[in-house]
Amino acid sequence: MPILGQNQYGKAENRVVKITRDGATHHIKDLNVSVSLSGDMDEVHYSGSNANVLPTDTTKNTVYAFAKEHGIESAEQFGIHLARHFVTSQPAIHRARIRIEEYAWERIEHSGEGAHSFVRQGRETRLTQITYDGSAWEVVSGLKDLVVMNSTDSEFWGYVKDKYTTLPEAHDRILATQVSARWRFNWSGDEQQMPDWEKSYEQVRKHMLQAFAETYSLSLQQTLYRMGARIIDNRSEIDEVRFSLPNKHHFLVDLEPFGLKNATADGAVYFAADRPYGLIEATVLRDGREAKIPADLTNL
Ligand SMILES: O=c1[nH]c(=O)c2[nH]c(=O)[nH]c2[nH]1
Repeated sequence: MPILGQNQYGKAENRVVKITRDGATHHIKDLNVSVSLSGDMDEVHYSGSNANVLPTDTTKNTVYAFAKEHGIESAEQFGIHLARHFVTSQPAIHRARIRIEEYAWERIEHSGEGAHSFVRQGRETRLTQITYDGSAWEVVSGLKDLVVMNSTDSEFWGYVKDKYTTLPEAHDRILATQVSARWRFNWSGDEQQMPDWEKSYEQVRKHMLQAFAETYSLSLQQTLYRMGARIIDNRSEIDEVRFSLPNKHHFLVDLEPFGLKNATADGAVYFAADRPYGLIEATVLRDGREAKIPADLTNL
């Protein structure tokens, strides 16, 4: 009979976001936690007996419950706590390996109320496309992978409900997106009128982030429009902005079965889903100008 070799199991990539509320100042811990356990697991492989198997689903629940019950001080402290729990509470488990990736966030500086707006560290990718046919110039610049989050001041309710609608109305939710944007300059090709491209980029980025942070959002669509409008209103060199904004859903984890209240108002633990995602796309245009940026940004 062939012999079973090294084996391990668990739930990989539990995306856990913990918001801590200190009045109007919020703090984020954003982790990707993978649990891998090993021990007396011969039987499940040889005969199919699950008598020693703590379900991977339970390891996932433990990650979320620990985030709420004990908080996340650091990835190391959180990982140590989890590893100790699995090995000391389950006689059949002799080894636990907890791997954690942590995504770093910094605050968006703005002049509005509250401190609940964040931009993910690691700079976005800046883009540009120049087209010249011997007479006309077109300069379209942009960015992708600028990840932002508001941990409050976002609602979504009052929408159409048909027989397939199950979404609960939200009066305080996380709003997070990975911004992809393109903006078209109205530069005619006159060397004397050339925009300061570096300054323009920094200012567009700043207006975009500040509009995101300062908008009390009733939908991602509304936030998108405000971000675009802020650019059009403040940057005369730009006539058109197009956005493609994935709605990076954060679902409140149900911790009731473990006797834990997980309510937004007290700072909560969320499951950060990667797919599917809502995808909100629109152009914001200077009045009287023509829209030229294609609808599908991947074609640019
Ligand atoms: O901001 C949102 N816009 C939507 O169109 C939408 N649809 C949905 O299910 N959630 C959301 N959120």
